[in-house]
Amino acid sequence: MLRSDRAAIAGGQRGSRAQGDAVARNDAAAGSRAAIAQISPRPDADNAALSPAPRTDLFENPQLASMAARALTYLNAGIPVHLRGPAGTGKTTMAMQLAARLGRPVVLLTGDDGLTAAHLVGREIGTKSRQVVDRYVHSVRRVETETSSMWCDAVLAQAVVEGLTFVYDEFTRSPPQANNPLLSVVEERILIFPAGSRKERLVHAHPEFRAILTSNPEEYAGVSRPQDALLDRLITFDLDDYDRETEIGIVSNRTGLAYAEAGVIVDLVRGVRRWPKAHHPPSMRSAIMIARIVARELITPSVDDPRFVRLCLDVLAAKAKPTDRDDRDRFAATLLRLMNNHCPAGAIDGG
Ligand SMILES: Nc1ncnc2c1ncn2[C@@H]1O[C@H](COP(=O)(O)OP(=O)(O)OP(=O)(O)O)[C@@H](O)[C@H]1O
Repeated sequence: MLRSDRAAIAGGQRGSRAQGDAVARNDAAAGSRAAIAQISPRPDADNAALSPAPRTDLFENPQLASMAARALTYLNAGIPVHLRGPAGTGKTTMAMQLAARLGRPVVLLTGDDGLTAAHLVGREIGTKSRQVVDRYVHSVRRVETETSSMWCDAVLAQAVVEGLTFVYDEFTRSPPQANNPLLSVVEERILIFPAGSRKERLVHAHPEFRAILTSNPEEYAGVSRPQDALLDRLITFDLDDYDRETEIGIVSNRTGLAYAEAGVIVDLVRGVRRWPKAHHPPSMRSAIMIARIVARELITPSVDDPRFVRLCLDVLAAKAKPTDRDDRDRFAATLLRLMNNHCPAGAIDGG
């Protein structure tokens, strides 16, 4: 193959700017004139890899440090790690922090019910045609057309080939069949491409390829049950049982609120979380939200500050998703009772 052919084809495969350019050559030896043109390729941007630096502004205590150290040990051994927990428990933060500490570029995918295996593995992005017009004999015109497909790797394939860290956030939002390519990757470290799609049908993962997955087992809409076969191949950490001190540390770290004030808010949110009728138990994110406004507006987190009571009702009342008026009133009364318990008058300002 001539160099100009190779250049045109390589450009086409990566969806580069060379697409659509016509490359002409004179083949003097054969006495023919050939034109090589690429027809109708669809430009496709490369999947951008991130290079996150480990964050130094995150809260860490022995519980979080131990979890992170164990997760890194397993990842370094090539075993994928799965962080599971309800919304707002810090799954994405920890996934990105682990990825940053692995020190490799990161590609990120967020699960979605519209995802297919192609979003992980790749897809055909067009066709490439090569036309040879032969006019060796003046009166005879021979045209040969050869068409082949062009392929573009998606995030999982890119990570497997280049040895990147693949972070798959909320992977259970994708239909199970979309996640099938992961099975052979996490077990045998082999990625299999659809037949006839790509030059190499089977790729062995680069030694530095790593995978970190997150999921929320409590999401009730648009979530698939993860396949047992996939779960079996991951080491799962449950992030739903942070102890009180860890939650207070994170809330205080995120908002700048003093430990004691953050403690009052965390206790209230944990109290509401345990309330059996809370259909959507408030997460640590609710505590961060309340604490952020308390810090910004200089509100006293106690039941004798009407602004605090109003703020807590606004942030937390909808979490119970009451079905009727009666329920809603009862929940407001429960919230006030919890506030009296956890945020009593004078608890903060030493009054
Ligand atoms: N170690 C930490 N130190 C400081 N802040 C943290 C820490 N872990 C989590 N957070 C904060 O807690 C909040 C929730 O974290 P995150 O978004 O990672 O949760 P999540 O479980 O991925 O939530 P969702 O499922 O809703 O996406 C964020 O504001 C995040 O910055």
